[in-house]
Amino acid sequence: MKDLMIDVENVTFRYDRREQTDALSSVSFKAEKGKWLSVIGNNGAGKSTLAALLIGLIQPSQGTIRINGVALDEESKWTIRRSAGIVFQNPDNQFIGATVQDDVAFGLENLNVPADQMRLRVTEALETVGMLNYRTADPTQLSGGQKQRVAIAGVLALRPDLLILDEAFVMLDPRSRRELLATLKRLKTERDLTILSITHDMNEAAASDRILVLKQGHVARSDTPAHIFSEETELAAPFSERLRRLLLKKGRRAPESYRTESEMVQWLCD
Ligand SMILES: Nc1ncnc2c1ncn2[C@@H]1O[C@H](COP(=O)(O)OP(=O)(O)OP(=O)(O)O)[C@@H](O)[C@H]1O
Repeated sequence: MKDLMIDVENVTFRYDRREQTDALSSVSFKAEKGKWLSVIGNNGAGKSTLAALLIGLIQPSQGTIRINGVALDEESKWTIRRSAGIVFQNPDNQFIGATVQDDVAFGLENLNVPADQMRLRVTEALETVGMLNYRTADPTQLSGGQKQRVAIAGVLALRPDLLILDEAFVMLDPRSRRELLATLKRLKTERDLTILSITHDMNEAAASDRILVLKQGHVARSDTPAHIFSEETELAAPFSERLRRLLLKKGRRAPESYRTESEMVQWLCD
């Protein structure tokens, strides 16, 4: 088995002791280095709670979390955060700099990265998310999708080993979303970057390496997209699976099992 980037064992978390139910209950899963893991589940399933736990913003009531082999605790979280970045759904809460480039540079200043290295990394990160032309703009004046891209650049500039995205693409238009997903996939391979992406977008989940399905604070399933989408009929299926089911329903020829979008195109062309 490849090295693990995330190893979560029996994690339970409750926001308030007075509450009756746990936000997460006995959650266990692993993510290998250099893989893309999507976390899906209905509203309130515990996805954002899981993201907050993984970065040490909150501490589990029970269980252990290991990031890159290091047990996460009050002390180690600061070291872990040097190599693990998180982007939240609402980028407004994440801006600190007066210009886009200042904002992206902020995390690097905290890490004492030399000035010339810093300029290089800021340029590279802004280019990656397609926002280099806005480097001197005021971040508060950007559109929602542009703000999300700058927030992603801020984390990419830190060159993390682990990137956690909590609905970080929701404000992007479909084309920007596709482009950014493709770019991150490339970085995943080039830098052995591990990505954990919380998403409601089934097409995005379908393109990841593995999917974790959370249901009311429990892990309902952890498997490949192929297994999950061909077996879990309750889930909103990605486009390629909906098309496959529709063809079967109409009595047309269709693949016997789930195909990704590109595999479906290939199948239709053959
Ligand atoms: N700050 C908080 N204080 C108390 N309870 C909370 C808090 N944040 C979340 N919860 C509760 O914890 C549970 C899990 O919430 P969480 O936000 O992790 O779900 P989610 O899967 O991210 O949902 P969504 O898809 O709506 O973002 C829910 O029952 C929610 O009401």
